[in-house]
Amino acid sequence: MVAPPDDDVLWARGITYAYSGSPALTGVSFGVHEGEVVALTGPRGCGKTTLLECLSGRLLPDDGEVWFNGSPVHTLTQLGRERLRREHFGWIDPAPRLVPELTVWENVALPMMLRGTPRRTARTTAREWLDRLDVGDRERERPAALLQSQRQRVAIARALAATPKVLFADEPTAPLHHDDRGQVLRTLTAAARSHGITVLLATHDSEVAPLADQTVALLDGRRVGAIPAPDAEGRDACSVSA
Ligand SMILES: Nc1ncnc2c1ncn2[C@@H]1O[C@H](COP(=O)(O)OP(=O)(O)OP(=O)(O)O)[C@@H](O)[C@H]1O
Repeated sequence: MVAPPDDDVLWARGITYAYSGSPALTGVSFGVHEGEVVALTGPRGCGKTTLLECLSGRLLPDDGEVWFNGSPVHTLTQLGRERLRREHFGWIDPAPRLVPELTVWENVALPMMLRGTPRRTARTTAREWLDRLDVGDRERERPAALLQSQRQRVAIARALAATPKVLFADEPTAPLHHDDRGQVLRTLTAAARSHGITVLLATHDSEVAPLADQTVALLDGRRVGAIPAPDAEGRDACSVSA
């Protein structure tokens, strides 16, 4: 095992994964600096979700290495990977998964309270994030009373409010109307930047590339190159090694 570069918060080397013998990823490598926004792009079925799952410890790669903050993830036990996800990682699904019995603000506050944040503080933080995602006025309602697009905004608020070290977002704007997507993506990436949250964002959305520090493109489970975004606001390009 070769240790990753010191300044990479997340580092993947030669990630290979197959579902029942059918290859989904083959030898994918890249590194991500702390606080960067990385867009994972490619056509349907190219392996974006599988890559996010391998990087976040949800799946164990068949081959290759994943490192987080200089420590190997791929050698952790299932319990160790669950703890890592709970304490340091966030996840946004293409469709919102909220707890139906809880109100909107309770859904957002829950991960914070599970980590020991007092209820009152968690509620205040939840409200702030719901306001940022333009669903603050629905905070006392239950998810069933909201539109699917509003529920997705709540799910995004929940992921950001917990200020994870790394946020994995799988098609986070999928349930939104086209007109809303750009605004939610800008809110998500700006909020992540202001809180130093590293974001890996799988998407078909062409609006993501200009908001990302780096685009990593996949085709049939392999990397086909990365398109560095124009350096904006003094940001450095993401380090990527094939
Ligand atoms: N649970 C599974 N069982 C079997 N094959 C799977 C499973 N999940 C994904 N695959 C296959 O693995 C390949 C990569 O799928 P993956 O979902 O990672 O791609 P994707 O780029 O995220 O696609 P999409 O844009 O449609 O979400 C595809 O061929 C897919 O059919």
